[in-house]
Amino acid sequence: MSEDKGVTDNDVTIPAQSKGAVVTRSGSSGEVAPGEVLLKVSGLQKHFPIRSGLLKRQTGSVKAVDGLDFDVRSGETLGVVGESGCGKSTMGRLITRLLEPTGGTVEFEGRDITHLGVRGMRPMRRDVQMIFQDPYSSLNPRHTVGGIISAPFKLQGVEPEGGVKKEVQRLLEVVGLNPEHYNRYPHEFSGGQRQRIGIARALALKPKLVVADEPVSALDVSIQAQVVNLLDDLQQELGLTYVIIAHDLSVIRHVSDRIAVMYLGKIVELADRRSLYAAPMHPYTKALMSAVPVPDPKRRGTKSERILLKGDVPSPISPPSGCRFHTRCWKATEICTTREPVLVELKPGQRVACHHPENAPDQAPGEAVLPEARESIEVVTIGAAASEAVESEPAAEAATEPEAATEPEAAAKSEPAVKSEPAVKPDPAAKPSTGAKVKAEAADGEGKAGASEAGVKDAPASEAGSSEAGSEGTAQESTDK
Ligand SMILES: Nc1ncnc2c1ncn2[C@@H]1O[C@H](COP(=O)(O)OP(=O)(O)OP(=O)(O)O)[C@@H](O)[C@H]1O
Repeated sequence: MSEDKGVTDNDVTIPAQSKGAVVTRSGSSGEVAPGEVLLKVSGLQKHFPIRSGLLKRQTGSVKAVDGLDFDVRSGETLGVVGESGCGKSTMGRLITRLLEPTGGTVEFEGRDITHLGVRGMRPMRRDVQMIFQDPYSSLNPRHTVGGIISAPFKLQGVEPEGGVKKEVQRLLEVVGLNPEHYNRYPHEFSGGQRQRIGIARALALKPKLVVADEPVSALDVSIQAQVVNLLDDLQQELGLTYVIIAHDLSVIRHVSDRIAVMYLGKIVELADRRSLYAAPMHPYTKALMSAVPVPDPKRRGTKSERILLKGDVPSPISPPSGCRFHTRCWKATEICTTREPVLVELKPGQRVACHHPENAPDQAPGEAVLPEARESIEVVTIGAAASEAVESEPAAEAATEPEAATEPEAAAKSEPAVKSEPAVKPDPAAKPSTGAKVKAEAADGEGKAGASEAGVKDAPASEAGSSEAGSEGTAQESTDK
């Protein structure tokens, strides 16, 4: 994760790994040094078939993921952001091989895992784990916490030194839960604590890559920071590599080293965090960014502009021709409607797929903006008063990114720039102030909050999803989502 996330005394304490708890691996093909490519994705596609009629003939397909190219380097956090339905979760499930890709390749540690079968994937499951969005449905309510966290050991036939129970209790401690709660059931825990259980399960086999799909979006805002901090601490402690999927730009900003912005199944911009926030190049990224709270307290009193994209995201069943964003882009010209822009590096470390990027030379100069493009957005100026609603943005964030956002950025309260983007939340980057709370929750471990029986759904498949069985169980296609 990014370098601004220093650990304070108040943060959750992570005990040193016990010497006896080493899980021997035999799965992967080779060790990857920090900074080297751990995961390589090329031309990745997932088209869900649409079937209709008596014979269930395929009549079309949902192009959920439609040609992704990116790398994930060992030790980094790649944040993936985009509106609802742009294919983030599908991408996460493809790279963890919970879904079978329609096209393209996925390489892990230099080994092509795109079409590995169940047996072939078994060793890889130790190295690649997933944390799911909903801590209420991703834990089997009939299993104790001990049973849930020890499942990966059983599925993989791994016997940690000192025994499974001891290792599970150590993991509970690592994620800030009371090891004595081994025999409790998920409903006895709060949402944040359940997500910690999910994290402990994902970490059981000491994975190299953890894909977290909206790990905090189902949690109360006050708990989000604690879980983000925990993920951060665990990364430093265990040298993990993360792909974190979120629609909340505040979360993405805090956790990511690099960020991929997705729109309708494609990556439209891929850049390191600083470059992206300082000078977004894709108009879509710019629109998303304009909804981010101003991190610099000095600039909060100033007026800022928010770009409101009109209209809905087009259907992934028949995405627009050319650039998929052209139907909502205020810069669209003729070429955007016919020719798909390629993701190219226009600045070191910043790749963008756009004919008319922001903060960079025009890639198709001399074209006239389409008349309808002018109508595609509304720019709202937000005054000084509104910006006060972002007081919860931590000063720490501002201190680390003084140069962030050259474009006017907007503040809270008014309508979000993109319909699916939630109203501004307090930034979970508030590490120093939340550390104490993390400790409190960890020490408490009682889990009284929130979790009623009714809220717990039976979802054994998704529970096992981070383990081997679940991955196989969830790797089914359906068109009824
Ligand atoms: N099993 C499925 N069968 C058919 N269509 C699917 C299936 N899973 C996802 N889709 C479709 O693929 C598209 C991308 O979905 P996905 O869940 O990956 O998006 P997302 O960006 O993660 O959105 P969200 O943030 O709402 O989860 C959506 O249009 C969705 O309806």
